[in-house]
Amino acid sequence: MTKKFNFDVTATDGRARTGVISTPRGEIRTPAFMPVGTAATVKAMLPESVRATGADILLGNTYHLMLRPTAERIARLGGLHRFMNWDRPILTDSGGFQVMSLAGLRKLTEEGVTFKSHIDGSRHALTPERSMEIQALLGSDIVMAFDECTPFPSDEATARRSMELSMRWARRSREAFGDRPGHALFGIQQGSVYRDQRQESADKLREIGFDGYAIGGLAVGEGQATMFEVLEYAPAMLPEDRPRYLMGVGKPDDIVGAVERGIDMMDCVLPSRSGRTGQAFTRFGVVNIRNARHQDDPRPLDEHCTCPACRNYSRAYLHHVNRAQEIIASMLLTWHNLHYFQELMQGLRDAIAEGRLAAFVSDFHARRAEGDI
Ligand SMILES: O=c1nc[nH]c2cc3[nH]c(NCCN4CCCCC4)nc3cc12
Repeated sequence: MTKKFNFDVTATDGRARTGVISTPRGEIRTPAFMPVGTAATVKAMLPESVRATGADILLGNTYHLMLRPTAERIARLGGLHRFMNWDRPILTDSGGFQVMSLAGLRKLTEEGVTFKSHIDGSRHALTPERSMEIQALLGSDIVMAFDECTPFPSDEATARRSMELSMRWARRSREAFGDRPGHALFGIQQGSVYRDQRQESADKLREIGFDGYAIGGLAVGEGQATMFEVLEYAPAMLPEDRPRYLMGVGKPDDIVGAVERGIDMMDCVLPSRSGRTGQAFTRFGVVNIRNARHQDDPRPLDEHCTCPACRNYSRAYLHHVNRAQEIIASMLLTWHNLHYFQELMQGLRDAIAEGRLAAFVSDFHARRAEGDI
């Protein structure tokens, strides 16, 4: 890798900013939304379709890929980009979050976590060192430090113990990552909903030194109001000349609120997962295509939308193929949702660049109905 990893802020509007992350595999326009490609695929999408929605970067998961097909096999086959036919940037999560939410029989020690695979019950271990090794084998461009996502709710003492463990693991991740030009290592802030702990975590990460900084421990059931309370102060604790990545977020209004509060990168399974269940996100709110009221409706999901689902198909058709559990239903609704999320990001980037974010946000909220439309 000759070219290096870089981040430039290009405009600001209040606490929000636009920027460009340069990597050897291409540029990432921020604020950016990352579609989730858990098992080396964004479910129901071809990589070229994901790119057509406007995505500059995908997310992959260490936990899933280490279990199947294993990181060693992907490395032997040329790495994750070649394996999944996506030649642009990939960010990989470090595995701790998925172990706690998916694996069985978990044992957490200072060393790391041991667990049973949710696929075949085999025993595995993840440590900061092993997580760095796996992410290097995958060849991801942005590597996440190995951390523990502090459960919510946690009392202050529990949250502190968890945060301090994650900071010791952050240092071990940094040391194990080594010097890899063109590749980035992001640290992850913890501290739950406790401002002093969030500050200590940010200070520790800054002391260790990372290429980017994630806000972890959120979107874990605390609710939007509490998440926004933390986002009132947490982003500014992190270096302003580095990308700030809010993990696991979120619904469109979560995304808008996070960008307003200084977040540059986000990822969520919501647009793809809900596409498979028949939930379509539009500028007017959520359409549940399974609802009988759509069965004779000749209109598209959203007449302003230029995605293949909205250009070529009626709600009646989408209702039919969803009810019939046809594969095309997942394809079309996933494509639409990812297109809508990327269109929202482009709207946010344009509004920030032109200094009219407040107007964009009030227009965003004014259009949206509360319930299903
Ligand atoms: O603290 C974290 N460290 C490492 N990875 C993470 C991933 C996360 N993902 C989430 N939330 C995901 C919420 N998502 C919403 C849609 C349905 C599935 C769950 N919080 C996270 C915190 C972390």
